[in-house]
Amino acid sequence: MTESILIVDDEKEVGTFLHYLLRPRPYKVLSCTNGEQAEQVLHQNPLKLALIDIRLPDTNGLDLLLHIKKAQPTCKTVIMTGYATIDTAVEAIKRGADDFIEKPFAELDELERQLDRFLASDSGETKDAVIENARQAGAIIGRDKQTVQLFRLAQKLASKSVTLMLNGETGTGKEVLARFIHQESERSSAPFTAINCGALSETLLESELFGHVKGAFTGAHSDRKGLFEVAADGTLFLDEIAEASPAIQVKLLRVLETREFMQVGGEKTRKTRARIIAATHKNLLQEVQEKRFREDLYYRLHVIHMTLPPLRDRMDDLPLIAAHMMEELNPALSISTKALLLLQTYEWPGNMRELQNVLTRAVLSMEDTSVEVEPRHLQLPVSQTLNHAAETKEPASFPDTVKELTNHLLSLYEQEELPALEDILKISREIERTAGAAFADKALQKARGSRTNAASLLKTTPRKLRYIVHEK
Ligand SMILES: Nc1ncnc2c1ncn2[C@@H]1O[C@H](COP(=O)(O)OP(=O)(O)OP(=O)(O)O)[C@@H](O)[C@H]1O
Repeated sequence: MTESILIVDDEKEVGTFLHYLLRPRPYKVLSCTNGEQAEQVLHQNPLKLALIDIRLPDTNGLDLLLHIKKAQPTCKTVIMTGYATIDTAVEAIKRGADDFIEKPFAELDELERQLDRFLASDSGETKDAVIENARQAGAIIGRDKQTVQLFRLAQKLASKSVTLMLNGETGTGKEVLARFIHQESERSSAPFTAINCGALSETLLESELFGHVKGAFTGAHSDRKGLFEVAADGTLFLDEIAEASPAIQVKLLRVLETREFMQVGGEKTRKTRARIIAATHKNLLQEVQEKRFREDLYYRLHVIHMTLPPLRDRMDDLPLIAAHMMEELNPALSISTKALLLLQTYEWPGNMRELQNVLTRAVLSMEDTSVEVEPRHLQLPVSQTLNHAAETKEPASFPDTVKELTNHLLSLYEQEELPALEDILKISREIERTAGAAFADKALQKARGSRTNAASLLKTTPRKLRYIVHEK
């Protein structure tokens, strides 16, 4: 039986148009204007591709899509969306849709290319290709589900024109992800330009972004194009956007809304075609609440946002990531199991960047005769390793945590100069104090501040509890 392409859109013209466009392909094309008709078609025809409008008169496109996916898992499902519902389309991808296309359809050639891609690829291959391509862009991905999904989503968004917002702690790889998106987009042959909004003064940043005309300020000896103009066919990465001053934020909002801007000192309105990706390690919503960031700009940027997980939340991937980094640093060297174990007990506040730095330093400090990085080569701040293990909110089990801590303490034994026993005992007492205080705090929260009840929960006396809390 010939496979079919299903089009579901309450605007009849969309169905007719796509029908016309898809006619030369060797598929039966079926158009429906509501969910009920689509359900009937679904049960009578094997589907290769379903193109579904997000807003339907009798159901919502996302529900229909999930239904189709369940009934015919091999069918490619694509949401058709206008700008107003683009966040729902992205949500649809997170929940299993294969892609989305933007309405109104802008360029016919591009639309045909997209449709052919949907008809050609099979999803298994795409998944591996994403990981491989990410690696080429300098991102080691591993098996962490959240990260794999994030890069898959990023790849799908790469070909769209929408502005993207990347969140994540410092060093988690926001710029790496932005470069990957650029590499996967049709703009890849044009430059990727990054600018750190926190690193320049307001005047300099404004001139860098928007350009200036001759004589606009002291030192402006000639006209100069800004990055919004220079990066026209490429991608402009606005790093640390939370640091932009209120005046710059107003200008950025205008560019994002209208694509228009003016050079410093200029009078002519200019247009930009640059693809914009913004990033911050700050909690932007909190910045809005504390009136440091414009609410309208926040909402404009936040439509499609992606969050990179911190390294401590993907510790299972750490051995693989560390092995790849070592391969880049020196393929003749590797890491010992003990060293890996130590790396896995550390909190990694600086994330991937910090891991890279720690390994680079380790390799530099290795003796000529060593081929493996050992714990003695790793210079990690001891307090952060220990605190992490002692404060782990939900330890897998006590024996695991105790083993981890003991291993860590033993790893200190490998350092060139042995630590004094008194120092080791000091650390043990610190753990006792931290763990005791954490338990006391938890019990006090549960008992809503009543020391008597908290003490009874922990099977101790109120006096001892008070002592532990004050010891902290
Ligand atoms: N997935 C990854 N695989 C390998 N290396 C990575 C990965 N993510 C980040 N790195 C490395 O970590 C360092 C920091 O990455 P990047 O600059 O992208 O982080 P960031 O989140 O933009 O940091 P910041 O918030 O400080 O600007 C870079 O040297 C980068 O090569």
